[in-house]
Amino acid sequence: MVASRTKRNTVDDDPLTRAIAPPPNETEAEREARLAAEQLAKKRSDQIDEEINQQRLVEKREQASVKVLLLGQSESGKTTTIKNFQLISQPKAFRSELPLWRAIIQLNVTRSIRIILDAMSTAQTANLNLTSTSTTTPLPPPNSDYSPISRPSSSYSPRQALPQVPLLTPEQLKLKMRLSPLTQVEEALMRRLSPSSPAGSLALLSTTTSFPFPSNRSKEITVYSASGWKGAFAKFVAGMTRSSMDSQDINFDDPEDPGVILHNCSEDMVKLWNDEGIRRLLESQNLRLEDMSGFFLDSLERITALKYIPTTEDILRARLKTIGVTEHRFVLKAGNMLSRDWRVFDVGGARNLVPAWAPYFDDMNAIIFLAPLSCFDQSLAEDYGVNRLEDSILLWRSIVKHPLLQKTELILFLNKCDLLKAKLDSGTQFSHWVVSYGDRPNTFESVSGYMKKKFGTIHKQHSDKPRTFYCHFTSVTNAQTTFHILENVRDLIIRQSLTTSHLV
Ligand SMILES: Nc1nc2c(ncn2[C@@H]2O[C@H](COP(=O)(O)OP(=O)(O)OP(=O)(O)O)[C@@H](O)[C@H]2O)c(=O)[nH]1
Ligand SMILES: [Mg+2]
Repeated sequence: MVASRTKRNTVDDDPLTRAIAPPPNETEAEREARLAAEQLAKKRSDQIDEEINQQRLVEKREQASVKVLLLGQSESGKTTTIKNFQLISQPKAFRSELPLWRAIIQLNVTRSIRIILDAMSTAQTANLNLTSTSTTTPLPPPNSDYSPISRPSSSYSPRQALPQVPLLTPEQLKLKMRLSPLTQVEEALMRRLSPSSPAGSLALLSTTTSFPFPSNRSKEITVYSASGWKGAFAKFVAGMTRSSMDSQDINFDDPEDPGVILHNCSEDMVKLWNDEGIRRLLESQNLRLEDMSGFFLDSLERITALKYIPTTEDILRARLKTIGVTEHRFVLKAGNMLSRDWRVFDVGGARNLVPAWAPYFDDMNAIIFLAPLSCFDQSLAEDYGVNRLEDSILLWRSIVKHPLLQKTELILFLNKCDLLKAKLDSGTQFSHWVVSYGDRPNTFESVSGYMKKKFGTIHKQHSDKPRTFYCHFTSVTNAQTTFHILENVRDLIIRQSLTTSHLV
């Protein structure tokens, strides 16, 4: 009895051992083939184990990574903030995109010129209706109310005081004709920047801000996915061989380079932009190019130089609209702590997008909300009846009171302070647009303090529980000042993430 039980437990009787045992009477060739197959299977199995381990590591890193979401209306400065993050953590990668930004800046220039040429055409059309005696004619009325916040639109409307449309001089008409090839340059640049794959493509979008007339001239290029189009453009510039670039990849001698035509048109562009009559014409159509994103007309000679290479500031000032959500990864180190992976999400801003952003709210360590202060006298591109500052305030309120964000750190960037200061210094009255401002001084210190209080009050009133109000006055096109602010933000977010994970 005992003996038979012992026999059943021997290795030879084990069914698994029997199943994997070599067949009886195996030839030498069969043995070799079997061993080779077993080796291959083991290699494959080890590979799978390695992949699973890697996947676990990635998941662990993802969980340990710091997640930040940038929010704010269109043109508030979200993508520019991302560029600053890149400058801090990957300065080489930032510089490697020079050829790309050179093309975007050239596109920004051609867009500004096209807006002027279109304004001249509008004036020509308007003046065709002239009576034989008059020399000027009023513009057709705007098709939407440009309502200032807190003020009934009837009480103050800058359009009521619009000057008449001046007649174009023969010299201006000649300039217009000579600059017309720039429209083709713009199209060539668009083609150059648009990779063929639809998923990562740039597209024309009929939106803009800073002026109230929806028209052709407001077309703006848009990027759907940063990685896709950047890679495709890099391959184009670098002769389809590499996916990264640097300034040496700019072929200054390429006759097809739009830079050559821009250089040849430079003198005429400078003349056009400096022409007082043209400035009056733009004013008569309520066009303030200087307030528009991607404005480079004050640096035309430098930017149209044949060997032009963008500076850091140029890149920060370049405008490329975002659509959808783009994730950027950085490695940042705070003090003497270990480096952490950061996942920073940049979203395309537009009206009523909070529900579309909400799926990203869960799990964020912090939200950086950008509110541009300088836009107090502008209306939204997507709705000309809505004041941009008012929209920012409402957006801030809906973020502060959002149920999914009650435990998330909210960091407010009151942005475009440089433009706000310039606007107030040039005499634009804040109280004309924000009635509640009353007769306080029209100075940067007073206006910015007032707005900080307004945003702070909303933060206090609409948070479920008391939480700290983090607020910075920023000009994110200034890399130096933004560097220090982002360092501060980085330390705050790291501290907060350690606290919530109970590590401190
Ligand atoms: N002068 C100045 N310009 C700024 C500032 N912040 C952003 N800009 C410019 O404003 C324009 C719009 O900035 P973006 O960063 O593209 O804005 P965004 O929030 O990403 O806009 P969307 O992609 O449309 O959602 C760019 O041309 C920037 O250079 C600032 O503080 N000062
Ligand atoms: Mg953007």
